[in-house]
Amino acid sequence: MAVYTDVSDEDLAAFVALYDIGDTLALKGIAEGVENSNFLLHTTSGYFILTLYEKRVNPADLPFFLELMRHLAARGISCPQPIAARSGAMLGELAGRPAAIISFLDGMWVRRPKREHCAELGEALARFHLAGADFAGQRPNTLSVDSWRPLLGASLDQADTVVPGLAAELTAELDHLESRWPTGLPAGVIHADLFPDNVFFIGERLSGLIDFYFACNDAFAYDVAICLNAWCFEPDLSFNVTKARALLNGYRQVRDFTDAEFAALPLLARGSALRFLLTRLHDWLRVPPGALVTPKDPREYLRKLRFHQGVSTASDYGLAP
Ligand SMILES: Nc1ncnc2c1ncn2[C@@H]1O[C@H](COP(=O)(O)OP(=O)(O)OP(=O)(O)O)[C@@H](O)[C@H]1O
Ligand SMILES: N[C@@H](CCO)C(=O)O
Repeated sequence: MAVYTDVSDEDLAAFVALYDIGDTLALKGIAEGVENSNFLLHTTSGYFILTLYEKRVNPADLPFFLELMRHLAARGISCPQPIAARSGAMLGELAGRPAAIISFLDGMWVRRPKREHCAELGEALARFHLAGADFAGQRPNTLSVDSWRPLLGASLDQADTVVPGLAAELTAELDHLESRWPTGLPAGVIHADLFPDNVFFIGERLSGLIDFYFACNDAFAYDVAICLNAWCFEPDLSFNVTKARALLNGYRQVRDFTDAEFAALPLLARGSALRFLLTRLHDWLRVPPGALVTPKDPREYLRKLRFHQGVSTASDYGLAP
């Protein structure tokens, strides 16, 4: 359960009083997520999500994320909306953290995505990429290839306690990726964390996207690679080609996927696997005392990384250009 910061009743009442959302009836910590503290806020006006932004969020980036949510909704992408306080501010401070109230999005995330979900996801991802085209905000991907060596460095001396030989294996992988990382691919605003728990469905229909707190400017195909990793592996960590095809075909119904993007997919999938492996490893080794959080297992992403190391072209995934 991701609640790193507790909120006192007095502080909550003072915070909610800044908004036109009625009086608080209940506040419940949300039993999901690892990055920020999230609460379900029930007031006399309805349900909202209260988020306190934690360790990995740079407060200077928050206007980018919140403005992006507004921009996307204005272009027909279903996503939560920041609620402005009476002052007009979308951001405040609560319990010493930057904090925001956003609208509640109906739907559930799918624990075992099927081919149909992957197809819907591919379409929604492409729509998201197109909708971001005229977004004025800019934010570099602070978790791309340049950040991976320092991130690994912070866990290098303990990595072998998680998997023997991991420090050397990841150092070699990083050498490989740093010298080959593709540049010049079609780029724009990407979500960068579109895992199943950030995509809501009502039945088999996708009802909306959440959690834009890693969104940034980067290659669109990197976002596709993140989704291939997050959606197209089975619980036994075998790669499901049918789901991957459905995802890519769904995407291509909305936005062209160039030959260069197709050719770069295996490398981008390796990089994406390493990125999530490294953040998971970092957090696995540093669970804050007292935090209510279940850290995610870095070994899952080591298995995915090793799978991609055995792939040389996207056709080896069973995908066609
Ligand atoms: N706007 C919303 N409407 C409904 N539920 C929400 C909303 N935002 C968040 N949630 C719920 O809170 C959970 C955690 O939210 P979120 O994914 O934003 O947290 P996080 O800590 O950033 O997680 P992650 O580990 O995915 O980065 C979601 O899985 C969902 O159940
Ligand atoms: N989606 C990420 C956690 C949120 O950053 C992961 O599964 O590692």
